[in-house]
Amino acid sequence: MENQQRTNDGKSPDRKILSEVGENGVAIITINRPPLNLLSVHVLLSLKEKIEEAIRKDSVKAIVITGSRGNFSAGFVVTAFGGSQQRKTHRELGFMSIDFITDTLEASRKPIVAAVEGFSLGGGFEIALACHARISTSTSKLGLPELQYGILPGFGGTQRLPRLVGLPKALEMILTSKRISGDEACNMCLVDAISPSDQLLGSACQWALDILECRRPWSISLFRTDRLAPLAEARTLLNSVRAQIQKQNPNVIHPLVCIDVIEHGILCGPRNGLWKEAEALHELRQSDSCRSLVHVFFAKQSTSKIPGITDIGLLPRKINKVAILGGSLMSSGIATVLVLANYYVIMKYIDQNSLQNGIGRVKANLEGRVKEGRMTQEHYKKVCTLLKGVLSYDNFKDVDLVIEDVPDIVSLKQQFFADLDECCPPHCIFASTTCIVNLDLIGERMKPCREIVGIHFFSSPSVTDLLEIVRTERTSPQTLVDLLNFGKRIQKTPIVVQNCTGFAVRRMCFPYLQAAMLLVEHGADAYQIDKALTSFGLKLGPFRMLDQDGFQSAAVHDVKFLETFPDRSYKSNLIPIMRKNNRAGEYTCQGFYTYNDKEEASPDPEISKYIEMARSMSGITIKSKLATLSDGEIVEMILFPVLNEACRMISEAIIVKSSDLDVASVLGMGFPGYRGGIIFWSHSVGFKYICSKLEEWSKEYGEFFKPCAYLVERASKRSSLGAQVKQAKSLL
Ligand SMILES: C[C@H](O)CC(=O)SCCNC(=O)CCNC(=O)[C@H](O)C(C)(C)COP(=O)(O)OP(=O)(O)OC[C@H]1O[C@@H](n2cnc3c(N)ncnc32)[C@H](O)[C@@H]1OP(=O)(O)O
Repeated sequence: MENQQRTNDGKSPDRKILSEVGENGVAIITINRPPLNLLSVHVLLSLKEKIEEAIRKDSVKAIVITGSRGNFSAGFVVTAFGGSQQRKTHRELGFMSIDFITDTLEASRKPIVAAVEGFSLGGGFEIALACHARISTSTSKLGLPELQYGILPGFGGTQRLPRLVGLPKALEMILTSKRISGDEACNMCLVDAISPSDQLLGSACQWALDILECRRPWSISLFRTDRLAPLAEARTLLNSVRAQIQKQNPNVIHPLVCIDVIEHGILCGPRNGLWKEAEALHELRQSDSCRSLVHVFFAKQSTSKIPGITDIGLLPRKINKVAILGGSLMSSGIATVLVLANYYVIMKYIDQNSLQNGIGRVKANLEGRVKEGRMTQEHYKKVCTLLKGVLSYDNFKDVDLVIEDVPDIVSLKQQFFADLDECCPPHCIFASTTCIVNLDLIGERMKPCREIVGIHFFSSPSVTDLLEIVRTERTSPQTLVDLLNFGKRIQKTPIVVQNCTGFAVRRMCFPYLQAAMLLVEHGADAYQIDKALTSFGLKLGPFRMLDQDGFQSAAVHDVKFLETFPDRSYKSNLIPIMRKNNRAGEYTCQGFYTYNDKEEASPDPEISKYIEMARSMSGITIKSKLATLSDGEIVEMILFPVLNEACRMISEAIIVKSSDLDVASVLGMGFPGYRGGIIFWSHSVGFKYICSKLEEWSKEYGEFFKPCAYLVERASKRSSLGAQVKQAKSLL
C-alpha cells in the first residue's frame, strides 16, 4: 500500500481524509472524522484535494470513497445552518456542489464508487449519489434529513435523487426526511449492490474496476433521464404535492422552495437546478425557521445529558427482556415499539381474554407495517417470535425491566408490585406508566431497597417520539442511565422529569386546555380558538386535543390538577355537562366536534347549548372583550399561561434544563418545531411583554393568569429562561 504520510511542506498530513492506493490500483479515500464523519467546508476541500490527487496519479485506476469506523458520513455539521455564522455566500456553497461534487467527483475520468456503511445522511448521502455506483451494507441508513432543519438538500440531492429513483420516491424521501436501509435502497436501485460489512471495500473496489473495464455501467446520476416521468406528469405531481404542503403547513416555505428547485432542474436542466439549489440553501439557512429547527435538534440531543448522572462514568446495563403488565391499548402499543427495537417481550395480564386481545393488537400493528411496505414478511415473523403472552410470573426470573400498565387503582398496583418484588431478579428495573398515581405510594408494599420509576409513552407509543422518564427522590443514577439508553434504543427522545402532577407535557397541556375553557365560557368561539392555534402551528387546537384524548381522561386529570394547584385552576363545568349528554370525545364520535366514519371532524353548532349551560351553572357572564378576540390575541391568551407553567417547572427543577421543555412541547404537545418550542419562542416574544399581559389579564379574569415569581423576576431582569443549549462549534 502506498500511503501518504507527509505533505510537501513537511507538515503532518490532514488526517480528516485518508487516502491509500491498493495493489489493485484502486485509491481508497476515507472520510475520517469518527464517530459520524461529519462534513464541513474544510473536510470537503480536503476530500476534493485527495480525489484530484488520485485522478492525477497514473498508478491509480479507480477510486472508492468510504467513511471510517462503520459510518459513511452523517452529513454536514448542522450548526453551519440557522446560526449567526453566515459568512459563506451561495456562490461558495455552489462552488462545493458544482466545482467539487459535480465537476471534480462526478466528472472524474476514473470511476468512483461509494462504499456505504452505517449512516449516510444529508451531504454525506449526496456525495454517494454523485459517485458512479454505490455498494452498501444491508443495514446502512441513508436519507436526506435537511428539511428537518428548515433547509433543503444542498449538494445536489434535489437534482440527483429524482433522476435515480424517480420523482414520487424522491419527493417522499426528501419531504419526509425518511431514512431507508441499504436493502430498501437496493430495491429501488439507489444502491447497486449489497455487501456484507467485512467485504464492503473489496466489493466496491471490484465494482470500480469493473466499471473501468466496461463490465458495469458508468452512471452519471445528474444526467440520467430514464427514471424521470414526462414533463406534464411531473408538473401535475409537483403541483398536487405543493397544494398538500400548503394545506398542512402554511407557515413554512422551505418544502415549497425545495419543490421549486426540483422543478427548475426538470425544466431548465440539472446544472441550472444545482445553482438554484445553492441559492435556495443560502436563503433558507438564514431563516428563523432554520434557526429554530436547529435549536430543536440540539435540544433533543441534550435531553440525555444530565449533569451528575450521565457524566460520572456509569455505563448502561444491558436490558434484554422486558415484561409488560397489562392488556390495554397502551400495553400493546408499548409492546409493539419494544419488539421492533428487538427486545424480548412478555405481556402478562390477569385474564386470558384481555391478554389475547392485547397480543392480537400487537400482531395487528405489525401486520399494518407489512401492508404499508414498511416491514417484510420475514421480519414480521422474526419479530413475532420475540413476543409472548403469559398469565403467571413463571417467566419473570430473568426479566430486566418491568413496565406496569394496569388501571390506576392504588391497591391493585401495590399488589402487582409486591408480587413482582418476589418474582423478579434484584437488578430488574420497575417502571409504571401511571400519570395519576404517586409513584412513591404504589411501591409501598415492596422491599425498601426497590425503587419505582415512571415511564410515560403518551397515547400512541409508536407515533409519539417522546418518552418521559419520571424520577423520584430514590431513583438511582444507574437506573436513569439504563433508561436513557433504553429510550434511545427504542428511538425515542427521552426527557427526565421529577415526580410531579402531570410531569412535563401534561403540565403544559393543563393551562393550554384550561385557558381555552375560560375563554369559551366568557364568550370566545371554540372553533375560532382551535383555528387560531392550528394556524399558529400547533398540531391540535385545545378542543380537538380534548376530543382526541377523550373526556374521561380529561375529567381525571382535571380533578388531579384542581387538587394539586387549586390556586391557579380554572374550574369549568363544560366537560362534565357534555359527558352527561353522552358526548365524550372522538371515540364516541361526538365531543366538541362530530366525527364521521372516516374520523373527520366537523364543528357542531349544538355545543353552544352546553357552553350556555356551563355558563349559567357557574354564574358567568359574557365579556365582550373576550368574545371579540383576534386570532393573535387568542394565541397569546392560551400560550402565555403555558409559558407561565413552564417557568414554574424550571423554578421547581422539574426538568433538567429549560430546553427540555422545548422538546416536550414540540414532541409531546405538537408545538411547531419551526418556532423552536415554547421557551425558545417566548424569547422572541419577550418576557417583559408576556409578564405584563399576564398581569393585566389576572386583574381582569382571575388568578389563573397570574405570572409566577420566576417569570416576574426574569422579566424584570430581562434575562433568559435558563442556559441555552450548547451547540457544536460551526466548522463552516
Ligand atoms: C448541505 C447538506 O445537504 C446539508 C446536510 O448535510 S444537513 C445534515 C444532515 N445530517 C443529519 O441530519 C444527521 C443528524 N444526526 C443524527 O440524526 C444522529 O446524530 C445520527 C442518527 C446520525 C447518529 O445518532 P447517534 O449514533 O445516536 O449519535 P448522536 O449522539 O446523535 O451524535 C453524536 C454527536 O454528534 C453530534 N452530531 C450528530 N450529527 C450532527 C450534525 N449533523 N451536526 C452537528 N452535530 C452533529 C451530536 O450532537 C452528538 O454530539 P455530542 O456527542 O456532543 O452529544
